[in-house]
Amino acid sequence: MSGSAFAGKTLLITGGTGSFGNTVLKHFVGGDIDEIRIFSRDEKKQDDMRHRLQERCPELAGKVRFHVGDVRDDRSVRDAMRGVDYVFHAAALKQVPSCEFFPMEAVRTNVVGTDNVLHAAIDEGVERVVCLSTDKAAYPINAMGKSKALMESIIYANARNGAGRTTICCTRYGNVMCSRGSVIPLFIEQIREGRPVTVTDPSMTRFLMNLDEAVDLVQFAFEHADPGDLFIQKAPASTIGDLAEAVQELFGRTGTKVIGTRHGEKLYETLMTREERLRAEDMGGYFRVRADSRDLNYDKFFVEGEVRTQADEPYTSHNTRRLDVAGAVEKIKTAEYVRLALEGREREAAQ
Ligand SMILES: O=c1ccn([C@@H]2O[C@H](COP(=O)(O)OP(=O)(O)O[C@H]3O[C@H](CO)[C@@H](O)[C@H](O)[C@H]3O)[C@@H](O)[C@H]2O)c(=O)[nH]1
Repeated sequence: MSGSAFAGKTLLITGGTGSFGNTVLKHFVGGDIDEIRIFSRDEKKQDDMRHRLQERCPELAGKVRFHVGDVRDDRSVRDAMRGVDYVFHAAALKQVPSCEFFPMEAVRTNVVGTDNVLHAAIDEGVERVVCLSTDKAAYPINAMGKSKALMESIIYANARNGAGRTTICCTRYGNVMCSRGSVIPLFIEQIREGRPVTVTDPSMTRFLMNLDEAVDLVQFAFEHADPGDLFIQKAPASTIGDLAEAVQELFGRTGTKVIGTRHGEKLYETLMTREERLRAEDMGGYFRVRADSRDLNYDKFFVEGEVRTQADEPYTSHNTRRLDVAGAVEKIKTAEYVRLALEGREREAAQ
């Protein structure tokens, strides 16, 4: 009997104690994978994760190993990389407002950290590395997005400049509903406390995806990637006004208070730029944007025909499929956190 691509393999997840790492664990730990290695800074979160695992599936807990370290620290990354076959690189600073106040912290984790992870993976002969990026890296206006855009450049340069046997690719996400520090859990908490929900700008739009879809995107990239590919999931979007309505429809009405845009926020997000869209391949539920594999001698590549630089439209949360309030209700109910919260059990969610 042949197993999956993960049979007998070791997977390292950087930033592994976050919502993404917990969801990967849920998807993979029961399968034929040999070891899942969780790499992160926070020993307390690792300890909590270890205890949850021992409670829920003691027979599988031995498959999960924990490494305390920081992607900023090359040595700790190299120590954790030994014997690894695959890497999901999720470690990041990702809060827009805090990165705006501390941009060098974003550079250290998102840029230098990614460089450390990729070089360690290449040196160790890791087979595949899937990196997680964000829509905020496309036409970036804030420090978080700019640092992630630079991270993407480092990914493509490493993939292009010869990563040996290592295939490096990238995925770009919209907003992952109910990830740590995001707006839906905040709205729920405000409603529970009887306070109005705080809306920045009701007409802002965001792509919405749940954590299982985030893991599916990474798995799709893992299965289909050629070096330097970028994968994007087609996703619906909602206005924040409608999202606030949808959360209140499920959890009760406490009113809405408009607080205005925070530092570094955009009215809408772009998952694929005009320039990328010109090169994109439609793969059903996903787009693949192939790396530009030319070298710097451009004139030798141009043979004939029209020179086009960009598609007519980027792919944005303003022009993708728009959910109305009812659609947003259905969508947010697909998030485990929301389902648990409806039963008053949100503390049990894999946050
Ligand atoms: O009190 C609040 C806080 C936020 N928002 C709005 O809600 C939306 C979503 O906000 P939030 O959940 O904080 O997400 P973003 O700031 O859009 O960034 C998220 O989405 C990114 C991907 O796009 C991730 O990388 C980030 O980690 C994640 O915080 C935005 O339009 C905010 O303006 C409000 O209306 N009221």
